[in-house]
Amino acid sequence: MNKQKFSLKKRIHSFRYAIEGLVAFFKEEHNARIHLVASCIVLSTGFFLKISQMEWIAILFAISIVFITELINTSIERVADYISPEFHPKIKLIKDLAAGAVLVAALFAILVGSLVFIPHFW
Ligand SMILES: Nc1ncnc2c1ncn2[C@@H]1O[C@H](COP(=O)(O)OP(=O)(O)OP(=O)(O)O)[C@@H](O)[C@H]1O
Repeated sequence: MNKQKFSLKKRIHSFRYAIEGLVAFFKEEHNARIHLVASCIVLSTGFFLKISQMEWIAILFAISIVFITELINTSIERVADYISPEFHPKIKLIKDLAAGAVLVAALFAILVGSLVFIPHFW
């Protein structure tokens, strides 16, 4: 357990570091920009079709889960590259597992998007 006294200043710094992480993510990662563009298209479609509150919850959950897995995947890739810049079969498995998480999230998002939007076009 962390026995340090609560410090509001430290909490604000932690928040700032998290924002710096997000800025680096969108600046440096091509996948992040692809997710951002896809999210903007999905959000605009949601507004255009006037989807319900429950549909918004499903869409926002799907978008968030894709960004969260991509952020964790990027973080794992960076650690892996730092530890082992050369090819290593264990690093391959670690990176492939992390990429698998993003794939599951993306498939989930496609499923949610289809379930929400397709009925609006009927
Ligand atoms: N050091 C390594 N050792 C073994 N295999 C690796 C290594 N680096 C990458 N790989 C393999 O190449 C794949 C792609 O790795 P990379 O880090 O380029 O991911 P990416 O998703 O293409 O990243 P980016 O975010 O740069 O597009 C990994 O999933 C893994 O199979």
